[in-house]
Amino acid sequence: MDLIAVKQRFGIIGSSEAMDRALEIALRVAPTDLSVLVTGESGVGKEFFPQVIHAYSARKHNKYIAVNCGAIPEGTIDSELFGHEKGSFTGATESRKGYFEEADGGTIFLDEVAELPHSTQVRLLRVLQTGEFIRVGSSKTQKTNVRVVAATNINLQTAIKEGRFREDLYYRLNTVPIYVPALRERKEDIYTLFRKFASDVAIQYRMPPITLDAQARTMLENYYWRGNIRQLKNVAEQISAIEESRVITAEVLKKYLPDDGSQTTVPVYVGGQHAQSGDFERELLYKMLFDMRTEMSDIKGMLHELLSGRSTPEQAERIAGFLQAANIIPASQEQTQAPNYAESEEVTEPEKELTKEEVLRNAIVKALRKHNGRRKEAAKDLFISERTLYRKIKELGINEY
Ligand SMILES: Nc1ncnc2c1ncn2[C@@H]1O[C@H](COP(=O)(O)OP(=O)(O)OP(=O)(O)O)[C@@H](O)[C@H]1O
Repeated sequence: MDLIAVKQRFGIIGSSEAMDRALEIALRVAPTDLSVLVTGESGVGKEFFPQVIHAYSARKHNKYIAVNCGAIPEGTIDSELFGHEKGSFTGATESRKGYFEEADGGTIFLDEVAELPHSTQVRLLRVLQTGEFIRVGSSKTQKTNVRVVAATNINLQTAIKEGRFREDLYYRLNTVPIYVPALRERKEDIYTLFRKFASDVAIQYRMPPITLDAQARTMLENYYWRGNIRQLKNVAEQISAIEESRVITAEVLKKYLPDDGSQTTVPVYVGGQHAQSGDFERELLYKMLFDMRTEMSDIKGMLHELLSGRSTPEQAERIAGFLQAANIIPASQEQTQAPNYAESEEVTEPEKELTKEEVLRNAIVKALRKHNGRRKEAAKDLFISERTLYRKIKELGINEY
């Protein structure tokens, strides 16, 4: 099998031996029906593996369903996976097929498999052993033919010892183990990945890509990368958005690399105070800064238009209306004529004292609205995993958007 072609097809960057070995195992077991357990730290790219396995198997024309076990509430997970009968619980107004029924003949990817509740682990073990399952609220046993690829970033042995994960299920899932190496175990890929992410941002926002000087590159390659490729991608995007200079020195890069990988050293201005925020908060704030920067350049252009007095009265009115709606300039009391901002010096900034929680809530609600509540897309926009988004929605009690 041509590894280069596989990488191209799935957008997998890098040519380290450790990653190539993991991909080779995936390709070798793809044509079989064996269960595969993909392990590795968070953000290493585990999600590519079930896709590759499905695409190179005889099941490729049938369904591939990816389920994030950590993102589904405990109360509904059995019904999501195995379906339910009408009237089996409050709100079950129709009977519904579960993923194991839908994916008959295909592949199911169970991401964050360690998050499955105990009762679901029992059902999963049964379907893996016999192909049998029962819809919630039914007494009829059904058959399905599904290949399971599972992934986890936690140590399942520890979970077994602590009684959180069934040992028999572990052995059943772990028929073929694939370990995806951490980024620090494939240093040679770090700079290639960084350049790719920087170039993606440059294309998306039509700006020249950032480059690193020699010292910065060495620093990048020797960093610990606790959040792996997800963190590297965020760093490349943050620097691209925030830094004016396109050549990044080690001194500048250092500001974006938390000392131990869990704390930021970059002060972020929120609601009138400098805040040392955690990973998630930092990512969101950077994202907002990024959006603001692009919006600001549009706004600057509009203000320039308005202040230059070159626009027709209709154009000026339209631009002023937009800027007022966005709280960029104050709304005039009664306006029958286009205001002459060319004579006015005053352009006020909106003064808002937002708590960090409000900033996060606003960003999450905005992303959910934009995608009509689709969490997967919203999470992508926020540069966070669906699971983290799910947790934050719960924590902040976001019920409406
Ligand atoms: N080799 C790679 N080339 C290009 N992009 C990559 C590579 N590996 C990972 N990525 C990107 O990094 C991000 C994180 O990858 P992914 O979601 O697969 O991580 P994960 O191991 O499943 O993490 P988690 O355990 O937190 O779910 C994704 O945006 C993915 O596309």
